Amino acid sequence: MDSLPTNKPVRSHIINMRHMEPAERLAAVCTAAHLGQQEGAFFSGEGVLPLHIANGMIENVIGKFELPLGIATNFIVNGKEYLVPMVVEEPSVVAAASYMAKLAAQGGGFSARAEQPIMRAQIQVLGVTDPFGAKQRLLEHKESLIEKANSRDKVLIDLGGGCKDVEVHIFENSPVGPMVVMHILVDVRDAMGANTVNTMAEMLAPDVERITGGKVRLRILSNLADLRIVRAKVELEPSVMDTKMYSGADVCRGMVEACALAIVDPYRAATHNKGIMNGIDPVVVATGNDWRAIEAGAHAYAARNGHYTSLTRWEMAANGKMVGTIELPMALGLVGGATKTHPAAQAALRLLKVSSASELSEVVATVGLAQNMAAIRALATEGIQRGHMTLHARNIAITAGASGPDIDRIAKALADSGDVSVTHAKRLIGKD
Ligand SMILES: CC(C)(COP(=O)([O-])OP(=O)([O-])OC[C@H]1O[C@@H](n2cnc3c(N)ncnc32)[C@H](O)[C@@H]1OP(=O)([O-])[O-])[C@@H](O)C(=O)NCCC(=O)NCCSC(=O)C[C@@](C)(O)CC(=O)[O-]
Ligand SMILES: NC(=O)C1=CN([C@@H]2O[C@H](COP(=O)(O)OP(=O)(O)OC[C@H]3O[C@@H](n4cnc5c(N)ncnc54)[C@H](OP(=O)(O)O)[C@@H]3O)[C@@H](O)[C@H]2O)C=CC1
Repeated sequence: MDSLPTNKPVRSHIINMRHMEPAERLAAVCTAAHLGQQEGAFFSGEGVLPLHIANGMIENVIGKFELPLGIATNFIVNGKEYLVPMVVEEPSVVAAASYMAKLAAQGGGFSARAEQPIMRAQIQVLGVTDPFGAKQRLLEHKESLIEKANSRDKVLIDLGGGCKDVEVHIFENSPVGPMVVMHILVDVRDAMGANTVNTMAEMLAPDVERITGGKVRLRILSNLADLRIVRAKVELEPSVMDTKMYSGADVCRGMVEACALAIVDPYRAATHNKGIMNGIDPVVVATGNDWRAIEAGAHAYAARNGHYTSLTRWEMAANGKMVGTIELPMALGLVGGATKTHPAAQAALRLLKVSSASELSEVVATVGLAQNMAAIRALATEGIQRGHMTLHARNIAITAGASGPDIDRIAKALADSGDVSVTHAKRLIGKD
């Protein structure tokens, strides 16, 4: 791989990007991000993931499954510009993120901050006759437990990470009787951290049994990474949201009202949060991270107070600006898992030019916020179908049998007619 300076600023706005051919776009992205030819080849070349590497990643491999990789433009987070790689099968997601980032850039972009990368692992202890006594004994042994947890992963300790604390939770009335659950809180630095904390939890189990007098059963991380929270924010003058049909003030009011429904109603919150994950998952996938872990953490966090609710808030501030915020756990790595083994994931990280897992989390949360902004802006005004179906029309044209230049021609005719359906597309192609 080319050795690349990560400190050269990226230009996140690429003029006319949407009208380019994929090869032209790739060249423009590489120029804007100062990536070499070899790096670019990891995004588009044949055999980007060689079969022998794929075969080393999971079991019973017979091939590879490809998805489109698009680049969201215009992102500014904490004053730094980013071109954001997104791997996703759904149309309008990349366009929507790019559009909202473009609007946000008028006010200086987004701000974001990740907390320390602390993960939890749980050690479940059963058969303890005195759970409260056991809790106290475990806490009395806190220092030696932490020391033992940190005795193995020298690399992590040298990086400033490692086990930092111990918590003990008691469930007096579980279906199988009283239960003591010890948590270890581990700073995993630039790893997602699952394997790291699982190893520590398994190592501590015999000590926990000796101290509590109980039987250890599960030893595994929690995906509710509630100490590894990331927050992102955007503040906008309402006039930024002006459209041909609606005043910015009206759009903002509609967005605040749309968010209010997601706050109070789990039926709406599920869809609202799905829209947020439309932005988050594609970046998580592109960087080789574990999107199931991110999904599990996000939804568990959304339900943490016993009521499933929105991961974002949209409000009007006293100064007249609209303020959008997002808060959720974000267990991402720059090392570990597939981040280092998948060549395209490595290239994606180099395109992003993030220097820590925390910085990656800040960008990913921001894309989630931007995606939510796009969805509720559309929903609160003209509705989702015009923008979404116009872009989905190319999929429909392909499904109906169009190929080559016919795809765009049929897609445009579908979008212009307002009837974006396979039946209509087949009629236009002359197949019906
Ligand atoms: C789709 C848009 C952006 C069109 O919006 P528009 O007003 O037609 O866009 P435009 O033609 O004026 O372009 C504005 C900017 O959008 C971007 N853009 C626009 N088109 C493209 C394109 N072809 N390729 C690349 N970028 C594109 C691009 O940045 C462009 O700036 P420019 O390049 O001109 O300087 C808008 O209608 C939108 O944001 N809609 C929302 C779409 C959305 O949320 N999609 C997610 C899928 S739906 C879903 O699954 C979730 C949901 C909705 O259920 C969640 C929920 O309920 O909360
Ligand atoms: N419930 C879940 O979410 C579960 C997820 N997983 C999977 O676990 C994987 C992620 O585990 P993870 O622990 O991140 O991966 P790894 O074990 O692959 O990597 C972590 C290790 O990398 C080394 N390392 C090198 N540089 C750094 C650095 N800068 N910061 C931190 N560590 C560094 C550390 O030690 P050293 O060099 O000594 O190895 C560390 O222990 C994913 O594939 C995920 O899918 C697994 C089980 C459950």
